[in-house]
Amino acid sequence: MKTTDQDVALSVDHLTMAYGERVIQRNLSFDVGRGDIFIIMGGSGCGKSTLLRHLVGLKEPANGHVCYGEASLYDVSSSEQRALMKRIGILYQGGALFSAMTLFENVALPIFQYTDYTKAEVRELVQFKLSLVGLGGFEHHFPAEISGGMKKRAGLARAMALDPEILFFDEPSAGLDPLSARRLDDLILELKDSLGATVVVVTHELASIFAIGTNSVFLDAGQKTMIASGNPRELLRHSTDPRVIRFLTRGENSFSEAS
Ligand SMILES: Nc1ncnc2c1ncn2[C@@H]1O[C@H](COP(=O)(O)OP(=O)(O)OP(=O)(O)O)[C@@H](O)[C@H]1O
Repeated sequence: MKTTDQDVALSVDHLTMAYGERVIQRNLSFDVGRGDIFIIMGGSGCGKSTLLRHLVGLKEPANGHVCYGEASLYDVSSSEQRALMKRIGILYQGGALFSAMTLFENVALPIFQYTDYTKAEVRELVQFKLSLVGLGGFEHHFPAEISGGMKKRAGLARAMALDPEILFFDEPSAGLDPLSARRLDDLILELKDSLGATVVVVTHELASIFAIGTNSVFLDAGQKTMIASGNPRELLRHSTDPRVIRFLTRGENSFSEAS
């Protein structure tokens, strides 16, 4: 189905990514629809995290554009870029919490940075965000005092602190046992539904890809470009590309999750 501009949260147009002279991927063009859970997938080293860094303003394209609505992220002024960045939330691998700060302080940080809310307003907001991820009552714990899954959830609370329109996740289930990974997937789905947010996820976890993905792009390291895109379940059913099929069918458990 053809999307209209209003349905598009983020659009990538003829993007080429390189480190110095070394091209990682070229000519990537795709739209992330509003409300999508969009998966960036592909084998190890193909450039998934590099693409994420381009999408969130951390790495300038060698060529092409990353657009939020009409605004091309790397062509607008730095103040406009900052305003765009306020509309996104990022959950890094491991939650990336500051170890010397309590969960409360970690989640409060972006709120103090980007808003002029009063202390009482910040307190209420932080408590609300922590309760959304099931961490009500853990405000005064330090990251070292909680489990890996709880750290991810605290990172998620921080990523959501400013009610972002788009949430970006880099390998959210890395390092989690299957049950915690499943719970995190459920939480991502719940939050997406309740907040109406758009989610972009880098992951190689097949179970997650099929459980939550509504759209995707598949990067190939050999060809250095995208070789497939679309709903991962549909790709599994209809793709004729052996590289895509191989990727989406490794591991019997994950395969049966998709059927
Ligand atoms: N800062 C950097 N400078 C130079 N090369 C880099 C840098 N970061 C990544 N690369 C290279 O770019 C390529 C893509 O890396 P990237 O981490 O984006 O891949 P990935 O698909 O996320 O990998 P993985 O699935 O293993 O995490 C790799 O060959 C990597 O060595």
